[in-house]
Amino acid sequence: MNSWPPVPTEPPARHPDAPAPDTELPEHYAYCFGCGSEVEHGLHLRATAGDDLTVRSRFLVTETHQGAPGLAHGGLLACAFDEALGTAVGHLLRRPAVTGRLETDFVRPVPVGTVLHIDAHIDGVAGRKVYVSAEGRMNSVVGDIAVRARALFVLVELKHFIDHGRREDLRKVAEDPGLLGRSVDLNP
Ligand SMILES: CCCCCCCCCCCC(=O)SCCNC(=O)CCNC(=O)[C@H](O)C(C)(C)COP(=O)(O)OP(=O)(O)OC[C@H]1O[C@@H](n2cnc3c(N)ncnc32)[C@H](O)[C@@H]1OP(=O)(O)O
Repeated sequence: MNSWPPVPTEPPARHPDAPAPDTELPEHYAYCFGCGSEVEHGLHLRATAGDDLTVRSRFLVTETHQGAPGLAHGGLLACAFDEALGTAVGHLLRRPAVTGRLETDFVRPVPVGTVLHIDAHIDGVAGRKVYVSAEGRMNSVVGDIAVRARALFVLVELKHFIDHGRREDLRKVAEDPGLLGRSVDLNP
């Protein structure tokens, strides 16, 4: 394994207003494929703030998430980790960020019906670059590791989403801010 983080980093600081450990975290956007309640066959990840720089997520693999018969699709597992890692960055640092790079190691097949317990932790910060990693365990927080992931998130301004998002979806959110898990002013 290459060294991680791959560049010298500062120790990250948990934001003073980050949710307290054991707080159940809200979905961040109702139409998010990773966590949104409005996406019928989405992943519906649920997350809880952990101690220090950690967030614990749960993902139930259903039959709509199959790749091979009865087994989770690897791309959807990567999506679950993207969500879990992004949730850790967003809630613990309380800064908007996007995935720049995501790598996954699929260690064991994940059958339909499995609950993956994904432990994400922020490992280091270098300027706008935030290095995060996670392990996904089967059916229990001490279960066998099925997937490992590492990612680089890049901190961005809110303007990033306003400049690049589709107009009609931004308009929907401006009209119904409740679609976002916590209030974000899209029209500053
Ligand atoms: C409560 C809320 C909950 C919120 C919960 C949220 C959960 C969301 C989970 C889903 C998250 C997603 O899927 S986000 C969607 C997928 N991702 C995206 O759409 C991102 C698309 N890419 C971009 O928009 C852009 O490439 C950026 C923003 C990543 C970077 O562009 P930029 O702003 O111009 O910055 P740039 O100078 O290029 O990069 C900044 C630094 O990062 C490095 N860098 C950038 N990309 C890479 C890379 N792939 N590999 C290595 N390094 C990279 C650069 O070398 C540079 O290092 P140095 O020179 O500083 O050393």
